[in-house]
Amino acid sequence: MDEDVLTTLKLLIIGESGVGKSSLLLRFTDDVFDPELGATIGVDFKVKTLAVDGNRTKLAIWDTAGQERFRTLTPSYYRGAQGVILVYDVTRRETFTKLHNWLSELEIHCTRNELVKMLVGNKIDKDDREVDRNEGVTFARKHSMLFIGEGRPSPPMHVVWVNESQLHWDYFMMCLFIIREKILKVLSLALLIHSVNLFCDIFLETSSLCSCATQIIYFDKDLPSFFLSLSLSPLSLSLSLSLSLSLSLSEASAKTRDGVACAFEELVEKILQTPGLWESEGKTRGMHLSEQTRLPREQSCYCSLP
Ligand SMILES: Nc1nc2c(ncn2[C@@H]2O[C@H](COP(=O)(O)OP(=O)(O)OP(=O)(O)O)[C@@H](O)[C@H]2O)c(=O)[nH]1
Repeated sequence: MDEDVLTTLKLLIIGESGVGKSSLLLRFTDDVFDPELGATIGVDFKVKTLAVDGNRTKLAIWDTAGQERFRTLTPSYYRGAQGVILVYDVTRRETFTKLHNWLSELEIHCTRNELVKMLVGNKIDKDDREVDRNEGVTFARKHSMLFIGEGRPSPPMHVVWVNESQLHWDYFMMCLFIIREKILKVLSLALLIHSVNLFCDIFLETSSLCSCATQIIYFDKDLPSFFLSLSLSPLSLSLSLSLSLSLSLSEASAKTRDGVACAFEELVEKILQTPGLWESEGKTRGMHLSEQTRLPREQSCYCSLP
């Protein structure tokens, strides 16, 4: 791996034939658009290095064929992917209605259940739109799935986020429940293995962790998401919690460039924010992200969920 590259990520682009998967990839990697681009045979592959929040990330992007006859070639390419771009053509409704099939394909073939998904409605430069933006938003919302990842924390801070539409106390309570479970586990281990002094230390650390977790939860109406920050103690309790919306929407045009780079960048940013989804030798997992380092909403291509 290059010295200054944080990690290498595997991304997939899937969707019906002709929606513009290869064109989006070509636009993103080479800033080129070919109106006569031929259909992909099997799978195509490109590498690009991208800097996100100052972290250089190498992307291995697999462009799969949308045509039915090449589908049998593709399942093995799903293996190990951390992110997927699910493309439909806003001027062809059937490419939108068939998104369900692509989600099923993902479920069948993907080896990771924490996969980060980005929905892209392509060809917004064309006048004959058949799928409006709200339908895309609704689909993304409906298929947003929460996940809970568990792994080693990257001290001192994890930031996890939940989409506004999923802001329910249930999730909050679930977070607290998991934190409590983890604390009890640590305490019982401490009781069994270590001295009373260490037990006291751990008890103090865990109680400060709890109060910290509840104190810094906030919800900003101006942001599409809210952040739940957990300050992890220097003792590095084995606690890692992440809740994330795993399907977002972006509309784009490979022809005019609109929204293309943004879709890839947001996807990579979300993968890097997800602890346990990527690894780097000699570096901590997950990425520190404060509110200040997040893109302001105007620069973000996320759909604004009303
Ligand atoms: N107007 C317009 N045309 C586009 C856009 N993106 C792709 N196209 C055209 O749509 C056609 C299909 O694009 P591809 O990129 O080959 O589509 P694909 O999804 O890779 O197709 P398969 O390889 O068969 O799966 C090509 O003629 C492209 O030039 C876009 O944003 N706007």
